[in-house]
Amino acid sequence: MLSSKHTLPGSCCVTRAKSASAGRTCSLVARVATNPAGSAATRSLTALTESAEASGCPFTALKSQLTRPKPDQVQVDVPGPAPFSLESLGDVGTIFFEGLHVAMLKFSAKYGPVCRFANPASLNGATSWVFLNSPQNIQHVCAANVKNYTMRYLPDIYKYVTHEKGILGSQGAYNDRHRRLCAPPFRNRAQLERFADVVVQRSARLAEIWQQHLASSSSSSSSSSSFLTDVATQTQRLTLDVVGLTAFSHDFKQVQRIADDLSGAAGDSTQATDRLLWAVNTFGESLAEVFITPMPLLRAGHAMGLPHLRNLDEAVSVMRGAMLDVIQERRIALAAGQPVPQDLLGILLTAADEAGQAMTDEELWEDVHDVMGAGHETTATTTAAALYCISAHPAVESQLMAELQAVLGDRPPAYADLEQLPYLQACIKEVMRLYPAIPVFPREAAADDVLPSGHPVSKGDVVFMSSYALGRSPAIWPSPLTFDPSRFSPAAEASHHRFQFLPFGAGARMCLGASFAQMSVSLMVASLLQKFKFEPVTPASPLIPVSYDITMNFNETRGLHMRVSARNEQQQQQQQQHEVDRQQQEVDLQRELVGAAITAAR
Ligand code: HEM
Repeated sequence: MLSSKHTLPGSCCVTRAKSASAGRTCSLVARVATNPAGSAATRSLTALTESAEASGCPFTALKSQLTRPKPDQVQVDVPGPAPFSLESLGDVGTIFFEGLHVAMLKFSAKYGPVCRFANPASLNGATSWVFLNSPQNIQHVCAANVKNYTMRYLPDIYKYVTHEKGILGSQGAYNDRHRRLCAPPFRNRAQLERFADVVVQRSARLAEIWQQHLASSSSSSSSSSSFLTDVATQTQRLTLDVVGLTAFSHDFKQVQRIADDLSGAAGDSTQATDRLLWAVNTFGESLAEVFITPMPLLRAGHAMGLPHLRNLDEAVSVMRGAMLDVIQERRIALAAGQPVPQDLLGILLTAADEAGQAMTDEELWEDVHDVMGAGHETTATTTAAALYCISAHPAVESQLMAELQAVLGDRPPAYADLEQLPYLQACIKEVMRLYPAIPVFPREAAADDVLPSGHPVSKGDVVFMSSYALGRSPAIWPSPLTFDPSRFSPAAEASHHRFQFLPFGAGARMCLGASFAQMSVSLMVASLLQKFKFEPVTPASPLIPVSYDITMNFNETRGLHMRVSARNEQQQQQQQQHEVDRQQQEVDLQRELVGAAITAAR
């Protein structure tokens, strides 16, 4: 079976150039542009969405249309290895063994910001693969000529798993309609404020469990009260609960299980700790193993009961069972005329198509699964990576803690606080620059085209863009591997190209939950840092060795292990230590003075 840790999954987007939303996007962009010092919230929570939504802005589109080369104007040969050459074998090996995201970074160093690989076998339908790593060309694909690139490249595995339904696995009008149905709850300010409360409350529950664990471990041992844990598993449980509660008003009760994780009754993120967590993790891992396997082989593998496909089928059936129960409960409540929440599930259940036909359970399940799948793991790994990076850089941590203390004091954060927390937003963006949860977003070219660099793209080419390669490119970021949130200070950001930082993708299939995700990660990180101190243990390097199945994971280090202690207690301990050190220095000084006096007297 053909695996690829590389290949992108899904990507999404909400930005068709519908005139109404285009106008809104434009006015928002204009507001930020004319008010660079303006609301940090406006900048932080909407800037990414806006930049990628530039496809919806008629002025941006017009400008780019006017300035881009016409097909008959410029034609530059696209660099890349010759088909069947030793070089192409080596390059394809890099993709398979190191992942497409790493390969794209290497290709941009080797061939420049555009390169093409012929796909003589037309594997999974693509005529050639074109790799882009320049903001200007990406702007062309995701904004100026977005109409030519509305289709996500979807290998056959999507047909196998989703039957071309859902948001991630569908194309064209079906995708358009389901994006329009699913996006609003994650973008509307009033909804986001409500969701923020859920994020903060569930984070507080997690904090309570950790505090209880600290209290019980300090009473049972004389050693200092801290514990070692895989923070990534805990944030995954937290975000599963958050997505369940916000999108479906359903409590998966994952945070409750953290007490088991801590007492050793459950394992780490790489083990089957319980069915739902097992299913969501196995789904991503198994899907990646067969990601570019063509349909005939998938069917044969299924018939032969190949382990990856068996696991994949089982994971789907566990998740499907859990969600169909939730859907069924809601249908019964609706039929009985009971009051039901107006959440995503409510919107989907009452939606009807042009013929007045409601969605089938199958259609509902696919949408719900995509939101749950695309929404929880990405947010969880980003949160865990943020806690790790901030804690591994004491100067960053001090500056952030000072900001949190100044704005929040000891109270929990809320949605409205985010605009007062620019350094927190900068830290989260810096984490996503180095560790984008989804590293690659591909599109299929509907017609021949020419990029701003003069390189041609042919109909049927698959154009790959990578937030990972962009984020680590030395041509774009000085010292790209250094964690430095000041890159995202409002002043520094003003000089960025709008398409150089794209953790949520861009264009026609951009992430549906970008604002929701940024808000959730920020609030979870702030809530946990206020109460706890994290000391990174594994890995022991400032750079996290991440890998990707469908989204980012920490399998190489079997999770992100950190020592957690209560921040107040930690602060007290540090203050006590400072006091001891100060007293010791005084004693040493006295001794020195007495010694000097004795010497002088002699
Ligand atoms: C830190 C968190 C997240 C990151 C980094 C992230 C990133 C991405 C990226 C890169 C894509 C592909 C974009 C493209 O092709 O241009 C995507 C697609 C998608 N995301 Fe997110 N995402 C996150 C959280 C969420 C959340 C919270 C939700 C839902 C509430 C969500 C829902 C989706 C959906 C449904 C798609 C597929 C859209 C389509 O194919 O049309 N994501 N995401």
